[in-house]
Amino acid sequence: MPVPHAGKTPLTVRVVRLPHAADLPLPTYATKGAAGLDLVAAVTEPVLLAPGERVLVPTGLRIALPEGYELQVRPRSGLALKHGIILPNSPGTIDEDYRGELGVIMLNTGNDLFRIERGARIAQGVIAPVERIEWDECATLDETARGEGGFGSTGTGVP
Ligand SMILES: O=c1ccn([C@H]2C[C@H](O)[C@@H](COP(=O)(O)OP(=O)(O)OP(=O)(O)O)O2)c(=O)[nH]1
Repeated sequence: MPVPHAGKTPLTVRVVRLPHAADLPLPTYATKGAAGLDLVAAVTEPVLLAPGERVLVPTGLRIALPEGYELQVRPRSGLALKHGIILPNSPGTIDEDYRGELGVIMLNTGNDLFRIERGARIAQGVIAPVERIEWDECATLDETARGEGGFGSTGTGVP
C-alpha cells in the first residue's frame, strides 16, 4: 500500500508498467516520511553480479514526469554497506522528457557474488524540482573570501 506523506498533496506522475513487470508493485514509499520510492528489479531470472561487475537492471517502468521535475535514482545504503552495491552514476538522472524504460546501473564493489532477484528493492527514486538558467556572460566576477580556493583549501581534517 502506498504511504501518504504527512501534509503534502502528492504530484501525479503518469506511469506505464511494461508486460515484464505486470506482477511487480509500482515504486512505493516504505514509510510516511521516506524521501525515496523503492525501485524493484524487473529481471526475469535472478542476475548474479560478480565483484567489480556492473549491470543495467530493468525496472519495467516508463514514466512521464511533470514539467520542471527530475527523478534522481539513488543507491540504498543497506545494499552499499552490507554488499558494496553502488550506482556508479549516482544520482542517476531521469529527465522529464525521457519515455524509455527506467534502468538502474548497479556496480558490485564488494568481494562476493551479489544475487539480484526479481522484485528485489535495488534503488530508490527521489523526485526533485529542476531550476533552469540563462547565462549572463561577464568579463569578471565579484570578489569573495574563498576566491579561487577549493579542493581542500580549508583543510581536509586528515593529518
Ligand atoms: O540511472 C539512470 C540514468 C539515466 N536513465 C535514462 C533516463 C535519462 O533521462 C536517460 C539519459 O540519461 P543521462 O542524461 O544520464 O545519459 P547520457 O549518458 O547523457 O545519455 P543521453 O545522451 O541519452 O542523454 O537515461 C536511466 O534510466 N537510469
